[in-house]
Amino acid sequence: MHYNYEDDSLALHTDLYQINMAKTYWEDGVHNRNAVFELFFRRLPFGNGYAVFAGLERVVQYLENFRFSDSDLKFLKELGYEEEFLNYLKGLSFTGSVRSMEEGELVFGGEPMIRVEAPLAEAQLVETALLNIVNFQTLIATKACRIKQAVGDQIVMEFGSRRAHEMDAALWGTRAAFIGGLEATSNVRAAKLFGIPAAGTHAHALVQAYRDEYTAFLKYAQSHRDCVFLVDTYDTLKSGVPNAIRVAQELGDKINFIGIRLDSGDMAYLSKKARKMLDDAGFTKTRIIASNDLDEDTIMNLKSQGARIDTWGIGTKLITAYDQPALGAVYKLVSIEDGEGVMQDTIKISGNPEKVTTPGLKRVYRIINTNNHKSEGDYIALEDEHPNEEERIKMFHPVHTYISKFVTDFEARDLHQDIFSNGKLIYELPDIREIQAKVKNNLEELWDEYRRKLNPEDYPVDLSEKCWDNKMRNIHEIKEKVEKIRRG
Ligand SMILES: Nc1ncnc2c1ncn2[C@@H]1O[C@H](COP(=O)(O)OP(=O)(O)OP(=O)(O)O)[C@@H](O)[C@H]1O
Ligand SMILES: O=P(O)(O)OC[C@H]1O[C@H](OP(=O)(O)OP(=O)(O)O)[C@H](O)[C@@H]1O
Ligand SMILES: O=C(O)c1cccnc1
Repeated sequence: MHYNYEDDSLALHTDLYQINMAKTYWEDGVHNRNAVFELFFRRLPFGNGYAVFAGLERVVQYLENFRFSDSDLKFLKELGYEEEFLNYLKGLSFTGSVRSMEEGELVFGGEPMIRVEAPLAEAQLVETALLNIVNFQTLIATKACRIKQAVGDQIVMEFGSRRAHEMDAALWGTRAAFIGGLEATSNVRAAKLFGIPAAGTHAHALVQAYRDEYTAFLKYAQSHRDCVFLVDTYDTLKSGVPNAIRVAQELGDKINFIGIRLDSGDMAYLSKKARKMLDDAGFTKTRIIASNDLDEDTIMNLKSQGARIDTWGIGTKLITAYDQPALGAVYKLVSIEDGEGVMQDTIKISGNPEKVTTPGLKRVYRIINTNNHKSEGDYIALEDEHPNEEERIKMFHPVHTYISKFVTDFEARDLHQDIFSNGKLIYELPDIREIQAKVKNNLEELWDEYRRKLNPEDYPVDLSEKCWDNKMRNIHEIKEKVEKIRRG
């Protein structure tokens, strides 16, 4: 491998501007001021009604190991950074506090998924990596969840590694896909590292290698107990299915004839015909597996045509998030310590009201109706508010404020957990199966209108009155400042 330097740390997995800002903070002596950043997206992906948060495990791994290695510092020196600044970087590790949603939490636009409170330079330097991790994994977990919702109780396998955007994406994308609801993966490394069930059939190459379909199936059956035969290399109904049946009949109990895989053609028609052929031969328990550019739309369509497909293999369209390749999450400064040691809220103004940030330290609560255990919406409140102690809360739309309602009989569930406290990891990372189960349970709390795949209703994500007033105060302060400058 020809690397210019040893690839021994992820600290430079950041944009150059983060290092340049850190240098400014350090030279000005403000690098250790306490700063709070929030990571959130504005719009849900795929036109879905919710997203599935994923990426925390890798964020934890990254922050725990955050250090500039000797080779990082050597390279930065080559880029022209001075010795004293490099000495400062040499001593850095992540000493901040992190609150985050747990993986598998359902998340909506405008809600902080992760909150980083750390010395300004540290919080700044980790932005790019955090966004890189969460943007991708949340996107894939959400896509997987959409696919799983379309499939229902049947099994879905992840087949995408060959089409993923390089190896990291295949590995962590597989993990995210499992969180979103898939049952197994063809990626053996992901299975090994994350404890995901490994599954697979065989490729067309096997049939081509033996140049004869019957021989290929027979050889496979002689070397494996569990057999799924790929039947479309030459002609699915005239050759593939008859050869699979012939081998299964010949080997009898010596193999476990699980079924066949269809990978081309009209899969509604072929699956119905193949089902009849298998049933007529007495193989009524065999399964029909389908793959070939499938996604939630083709799956629903095939189901509506009465396709006799039992198991689904999904590759390209899941692992590449084919119909929406980026989530667009951002990382924004919401509060910073001033020269007197007092925290001051910060805001980013925009002509587009949806893009104006919400200042201050906040918490996100899911407001669960205690009568029906369904969610009334999410409630973003300032850090010092305690919605659970209130009789009723007023929820109103953060942009269209005239849309409002009062909620009583509720339980406000804080969606964040403490992950790091002053650099120390205080959160126990859950097992991946627990995370997957969490998604299922969380979905139970949503009314169907937010869960449907096509044109779901907008889920309410509302600000508390205090949070809203604080935002308005910040906007007016900035407007006054801008007006003063304009007047000279
Ligand atoms: N009955 C069906 N209804 C809707 N979509 C289907 C149906 N059967 C298959 N499809 C989908 O249609 C697309 C067909 O792909 P494509 O046009 O590449 O043909 P193909 O069957 O893969 O042909 P080949 O691999 O032989 O070139 C795939 O995305 C597949 O999932
Ligand atoms: O269609 P996807 O959703 O991306 O699922 C993965 C695809 O990868 C394989 O095809 P490929 O042509 O790479 O190899 P093969 O010879 O095994 O069919 C497999 O047969 C699927 O069609
Ligand atoms: O096991 C399979 O059938 C498989 C694995 C990867 C890609 N396509 C199919």
